[in-house]
Amino acid sequence: MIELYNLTKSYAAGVKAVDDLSMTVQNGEIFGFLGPNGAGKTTTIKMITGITRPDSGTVLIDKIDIQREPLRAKRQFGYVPDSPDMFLRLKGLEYLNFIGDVYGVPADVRKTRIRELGERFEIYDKLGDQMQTYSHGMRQKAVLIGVLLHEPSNWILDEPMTGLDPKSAFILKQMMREHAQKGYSVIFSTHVLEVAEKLCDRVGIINKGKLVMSGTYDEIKEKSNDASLEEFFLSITEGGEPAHE
Ligand SMILES: Nc1ncnc2c1ncn2[C@@H]1O[C@H](COP(=O)(O)OP(=O)(O)OP(=O)(O)O)[C@@H](O)[C@H]1O
Repeated sequence: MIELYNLTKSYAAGVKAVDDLSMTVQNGEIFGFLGPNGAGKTTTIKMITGITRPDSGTVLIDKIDIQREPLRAKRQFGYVPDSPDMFLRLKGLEYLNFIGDVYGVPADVRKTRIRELGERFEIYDKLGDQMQTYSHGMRQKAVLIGVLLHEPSNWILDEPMTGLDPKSAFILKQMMREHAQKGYSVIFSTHVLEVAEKLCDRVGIINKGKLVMSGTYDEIKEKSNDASLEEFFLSITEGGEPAHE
């Protein structure tokens, strides 16, 4: 479970990238975090993960405060950033072993999981290559496998579908569903409203740093006189265009 209370962050004086944002991602649910470009999604996600310090507000991951007990809190989640371009000089397998070491995943468990996940994402036979030779989607898959290695209870994914081919995106969506069904939580940001509509138990819509709506798709339909998520999104984000990936 991920709880956000009154999160606020300004990069420049007087301009709030995130403004008094409170929301909860419950256990057992997939939560879609939507908003137009520059709305504050990545800033919020970086505050959840402890990368960016909020000016005020609190984040609890499984009831652990990310600012007070960052190491304990960080064990409770796996995070896929919006850009998977890191550790590019390492080979895929070296990267995964490094992540396995950081999280203390035993060697035999690690080997099995790398094989299972590598085969599921069809990248296993490329893990001996340097990551700088990978395409964006392959880097995305390597980072995803790294995140899933220590089986975190909360998944935090910033635009995870970007760059994945349809089959890999399908597999990831299946895995997100399986994870939520086990009683764990998933939050992911996306611009693709169709994905959010089909996959999420609840969505939150952020605009200009403020959470303007959160609820199930049925609740949204009720509030918007049966409008589609796209129509509703456009109406409450003042015509901001949802991007198509
Ligand atoms: N490091 C930074 N320094 C200054 N301003 C920043 C920084 N990062 C983000 N911002 C600003 O904060 C606001 C929110 O940006 P953020 O990246 O959180 O939006 P987003 O919803 O993730 O956007 P996108 O959908 O385009 O990825 C924007 O106005 C952006 O210009």
